[in-house]
Amino acid sequence: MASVVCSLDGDGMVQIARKTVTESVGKGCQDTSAAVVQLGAAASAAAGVPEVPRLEDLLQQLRDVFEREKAQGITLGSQQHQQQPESFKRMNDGVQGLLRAYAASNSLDWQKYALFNDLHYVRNLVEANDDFELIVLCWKTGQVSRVHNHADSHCWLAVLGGEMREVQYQQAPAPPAVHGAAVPEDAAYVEATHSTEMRVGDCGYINDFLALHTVGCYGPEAERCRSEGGAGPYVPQGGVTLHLYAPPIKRVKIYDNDTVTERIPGFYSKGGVRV
Ligand SMILES: N[C@@H](CS(=O)O)C(=O)O
Ligand SMILES: [Fe+2]
Repeated sequence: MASVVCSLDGDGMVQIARKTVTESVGKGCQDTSAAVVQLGAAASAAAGVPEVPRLEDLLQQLRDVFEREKAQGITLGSQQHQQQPESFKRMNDGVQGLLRAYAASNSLDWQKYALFNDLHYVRNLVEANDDFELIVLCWKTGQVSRVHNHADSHCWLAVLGGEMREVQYQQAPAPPAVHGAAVPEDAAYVEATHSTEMRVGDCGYINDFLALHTVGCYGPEAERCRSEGGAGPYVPQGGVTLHLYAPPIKRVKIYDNDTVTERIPGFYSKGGVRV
């Protein structure tokens, strides 16, 4: 992305110089990160914030969150009335705290799972069990998911690298032009309700009762802001997000061109190995 960013300068020499600075700033951040993490860990422990220095720690602590709820005989699920509100609050606080802490830990062990594709964003499975699946999604700049639901699963997402945007949608009535005409059986209309810019360490939650959404990594502008002082590891290719779905998603609805279709989501890699 550095060359796209720097083409705004209109000067080849400046482009090369800026690229070098960008890369060395990114590297410098990583060189000092161990000290930052140590200081951060001491402060976090004192403040009661979980310490999640490695992906393996994240997985273990996530499993613990789910086990604690199940041990109380609680049914987990995102549909209204499916899970007691107090249980959801505990789980949501726990999961968001862990995802934020991991994303802020400067750990780069997720990079093993960060496979990209030129044509579309890809889903890289870290772990799936009966309760949840943890997936690293990789987005080249310009790649955006279509409007979709989450199949009655809880969906948490945290940004590990780059800058992302989530746009939420609600189902909408048929537009006036369609009134009077026969509406196709698979017709579905949506309208955007709000948009959130997400940076490294930000974490969000969505389920079908709340909204539909798209997520995307947009344009060079986001990368320019990041490379000029934004936080997080340098992700020259776009963005990386970490998603937790509970239970694992089997089938989603895609809302595209005023129609809805169902799709079984697949994986581009599992355990860091291309499938
Ligand atoms: N839910 C999407 C990614 S995102 O756009 O939230 C997926 O799992 O493919
Ligand atoms: Fe999604």
